[in-house]
Amino acid sequence: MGEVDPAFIQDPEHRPKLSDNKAAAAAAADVDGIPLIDLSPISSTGTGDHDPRELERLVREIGRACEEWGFFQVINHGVAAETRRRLESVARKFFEQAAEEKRKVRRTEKDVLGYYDTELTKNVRDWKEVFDMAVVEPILVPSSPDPDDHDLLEWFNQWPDYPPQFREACEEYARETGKLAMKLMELIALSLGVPANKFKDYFKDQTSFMRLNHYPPCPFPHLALGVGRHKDPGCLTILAQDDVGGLEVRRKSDGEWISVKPTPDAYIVNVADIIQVWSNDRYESVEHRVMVNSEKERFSIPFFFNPAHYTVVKPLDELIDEQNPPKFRAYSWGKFLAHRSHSNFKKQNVENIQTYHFRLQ
Ligand SMILES: O=C(O)CCC(=O)C(=O)O
Ligand SMILES: [Fe+2]
Repeated sequence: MGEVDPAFIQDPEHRPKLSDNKAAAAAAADVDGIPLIDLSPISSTGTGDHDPRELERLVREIGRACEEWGFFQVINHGVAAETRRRLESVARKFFEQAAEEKRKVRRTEKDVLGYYDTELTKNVRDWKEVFDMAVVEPILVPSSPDPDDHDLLEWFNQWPDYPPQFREACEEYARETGKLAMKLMELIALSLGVPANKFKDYFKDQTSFMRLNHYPPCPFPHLALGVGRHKDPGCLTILAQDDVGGLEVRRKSDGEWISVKPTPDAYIVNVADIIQVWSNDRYESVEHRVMVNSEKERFSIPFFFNPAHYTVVKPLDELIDEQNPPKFRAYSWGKFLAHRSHSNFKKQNVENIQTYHFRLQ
């Protein structure tokens, strides 16, 4: 390989710590990781019809994981292993193609969904290529961040010709994972002491999207990241990672980066910024990042569960009183998205819009 492209180089304080000592790596992998939660009490029936004590236990477990980590893994989640396998297989075939084939469905300023390999996180390029798609088509979003502009845009999917099963595999996976996301929102609502269906209406015209990530082997894994440190801005993220590993989560108790050990067929779930605001900081959206590997490629599939564009995000009234004043001012999710999408195509001198900009104290 020739010169390292400086666009990919992280500032020294954000570079990953690579351990070339195998024993140290093994010890790190043994560290107590994010909680593993068994969803079998609800996976076949929804939260309506099952042993109430088991549900109560599950709700407590979810609440504790959200409070202590902001991240957990779920097993027995009700998404068929075959559905996931089919999507993983088409993703692999799609990314194996020559760049010019993939660029036929590339994202543009007008068609913001599709393929691209130039994402910046905090102004540094990520070592990855991705394919984005709407979970429910089209995604409706304000056409500009201007609060007085009420025009809307429709974001449609772009589907590649190859592999031929691509679209079907994506749509099937999106349907299944969408059901899981809704169930998790019900459990999270219960854990906050509000009715299970509290959040349901926000997702009627959801702006959720799904991403296929491919992290190719990287010749300078000590300098670059697959995804730089960030928080997810939406409600909830449900992630499928393969068996390579690389995702790291910032542990709340001490700020250490903890790697998330791949667990076959499990999903990794994280609280994103909107839940932090709804819960008025009871549950925090936690920073995470992805390390790259000099030998192995890695695939992952995040499902970003996001509300309708007209959602006004603010702390839940039920959680606010004199002792607990609101910690965020209300903001429009649609305008937030429009802001992000406007700045997506350029390297900027200023920080992109962030949820913490709406913090009151
Ligand atoms: O690939 C991963 O493990 C995580 C990706 C991620 O955090 C993201 O796309 O927001
Ligand atoms: Fe993320």
